[in-house]
Amino acid sequence: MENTFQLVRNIIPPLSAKKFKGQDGRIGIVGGCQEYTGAPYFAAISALKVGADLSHVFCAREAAPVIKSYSPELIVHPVLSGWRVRGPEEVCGLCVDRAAYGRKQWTFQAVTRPFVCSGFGEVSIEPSKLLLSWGSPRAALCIELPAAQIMPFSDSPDAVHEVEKWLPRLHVLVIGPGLGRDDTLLENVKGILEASKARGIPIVVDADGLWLVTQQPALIQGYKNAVLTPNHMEFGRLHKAVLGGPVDSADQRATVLSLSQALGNVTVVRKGEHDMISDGQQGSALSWWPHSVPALSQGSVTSKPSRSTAAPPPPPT
Ligand SMILES: NC(=O)C1=CN([C@@H]2O[C@H](COP(=O)(O)OP(=O)(O)OC[C@H]3O[C@@H](n4cnc5c(N)ncnc54)[C@H](O)[C@@H]3O)[C@@H](O)[C@H]2O)[C@@H](O)CC1
Ligand SMILES: Nc1ncnc2c1ncn2[C@@H]1O[C@H](COP(=O)(O)OP(=O)(O)OP(=O)(O)O)[C@@H](O)[C@H]1O
Repeated sequence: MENTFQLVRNIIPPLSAKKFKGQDGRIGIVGGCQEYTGAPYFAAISALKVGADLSHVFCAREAAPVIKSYSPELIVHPVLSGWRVRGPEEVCGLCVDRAAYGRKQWTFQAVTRPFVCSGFGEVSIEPSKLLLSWGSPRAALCIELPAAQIMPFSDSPDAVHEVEKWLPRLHVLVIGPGLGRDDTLLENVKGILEASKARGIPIVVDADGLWLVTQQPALIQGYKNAVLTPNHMEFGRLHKAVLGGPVDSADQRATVLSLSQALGNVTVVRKGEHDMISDGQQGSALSWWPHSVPALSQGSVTSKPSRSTAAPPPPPT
């Protein structure tokens, strides 16, 4: 137990009057959808609790208000999905494209009877109505479409770009907690993963991020700045996808070592009764948490300590 506390102490940076906010870790979490908001929250908040300074969550639009309400400490970007609008009967066609997300400005074209309007302006989407307004503040035109059907969609064309512009400011990205398995949304995440790799950013892949990697192991193959944190089921699926067979339960450590090697020395942290970690060179078994405390047994929580222990240190700020 004393060893466990010492291990945790070692990864928490000491406070110093010389440091400014951000130097001890700027973390990005890519996760959170309509169904799952807890997992990205735990990943983001546990990063702060073990010493990181800033935690950003990049999530689906519907998850953002929920995650924000859990903690004012988190910076939440609702960028992984958007809205599609079908107008009421008197509107023959309506097309709304986000032009500059941060300013809430959209380009749109509404073909209504008896007129056609198009422009660049403010679009406010409420549960039962869509409000379009444009023009100068003095002569603004506004149409309200109370019967518009507003549906969430996951093929946000801007998602990769929206996350990519934050990448230079982040030290590490955690991909997957509570993402869900929507194919189109995972396609966005694939783009984010590739953009992060191109910049050499350390990546921790967990939960549905592992689902994506299991479908396409080449995405992570040979990227040594990656740490995968599979639980029992996720490890089994990944093992089958990469090594083509079931896990040999007689020698668990060897399976972690060989999976890491087969992935080109990507670090694998296999979670379970004893967490096992390998970088393809060597493997070891660890017991992170006191086993009598199940509340701590959250893979999403493990994601952050994984960064500090297994991923390379953050670049100097
Ligand atoms: N609070 C949240 O927002 C959470 C969201 N999550 C999301 O929930 C969705 C489904 O995740 P699941 O974890 O159910 O994934 P899976 O659909 O892979 O199911 C895993 C199954 O394996 C079982 N299992 C786990 N450990 C096992 C062990 N050692 N031996 C035998 N069986 C074992 C579990 O009971 C579960 O039925 C994902 O989209 C994920 O992102 C989960 O990560 C849990 C937390
Ligand atoms: N059988 C077990 N006995 C004791 N501790 C365990 C056991 N299984 C898991 N743990 C602990 O829980 C941690 C998370 O593992 P778990 O299998 O719950 O991952 P997970 O499913 O990804 O978690 P979550 O879905 O909650 O994010 C492990 O790192 C380990 O510390």
